[in-house]
Amino acid sequence: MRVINPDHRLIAHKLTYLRDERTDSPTFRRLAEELMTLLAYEATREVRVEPFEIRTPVAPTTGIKLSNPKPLVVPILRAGLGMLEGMVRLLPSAEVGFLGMQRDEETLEAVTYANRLPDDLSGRQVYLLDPMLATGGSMADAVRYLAERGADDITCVCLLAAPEGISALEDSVAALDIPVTLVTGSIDERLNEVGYIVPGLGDAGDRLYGVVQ
Ligand SMILES: O=P(O)(O)OC[C@H]1O[C@H](OP(=O)(O)OP(=O)(O)O)[C@H](O)[C@@H]1O
Ligand SMILES: O=c1cc[nH]c(=O)[nH]1
Ligand SMILES: [Mg+2]
Repeated sequence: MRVINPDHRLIAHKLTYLRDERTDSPTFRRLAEELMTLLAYEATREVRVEPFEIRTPVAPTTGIKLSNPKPLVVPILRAGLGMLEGMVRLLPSAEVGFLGMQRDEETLEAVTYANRLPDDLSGRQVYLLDPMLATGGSMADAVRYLAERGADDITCVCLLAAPEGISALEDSVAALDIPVTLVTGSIDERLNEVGYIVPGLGDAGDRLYGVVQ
């Protein structure tokens, strides 16, 4: 698995405000979106393209355009929804599918409660969005599921990742025979005893959308 952690001061600056416990939900949502746009620039470096003949007012030339089928963007609900706008701003022709997953806070196992994806993903390039890679369980399940449905190139984008989650995802995708890339805004120090990223930012879903009991 390829891991990309862009070294960019604007990403570090925005992440600092995102982490700050004083940042309110509207500001958190705006920062998550802006960070996604910056990460999307890296994540889409190898988006599939094909040659495209055009004429400028001066001369004919060959450029490129996105290949068909267009990439599929899949935010993992809830928190991944906070990254969607930032991604589709750069990739407006992408299709969007949804996976709803919730981590059981006792066992730390992910449970999938919603699924709205195209039936056939064969040959599709997929961008999977979730701000937090903690134990890696949610992302690993999502990658495995998309690969089983035929996706043949998966890029996971998160805002923060724990080293433990990166290793777990790496072990899990090693069994798949497709390229998997992880783009993350930060590699944090560790997980704490209840599976939260340290220093992290708390519960991303709650900070975006408020606490659901
Ligand atoms: O790497 P893991 O240990 O699996 O943890 C990460 C998952 O936990 C969070 O979701 P959560 O279950 O809190 O759901 P939410 O987005 O609805 O808040 C986060 O958005 C990831 O999906
Ligand atoms: O730190 C964490 C870990 C899992 N999910 C979150 O939202 N935050
Ligand atoms: Mg949550």
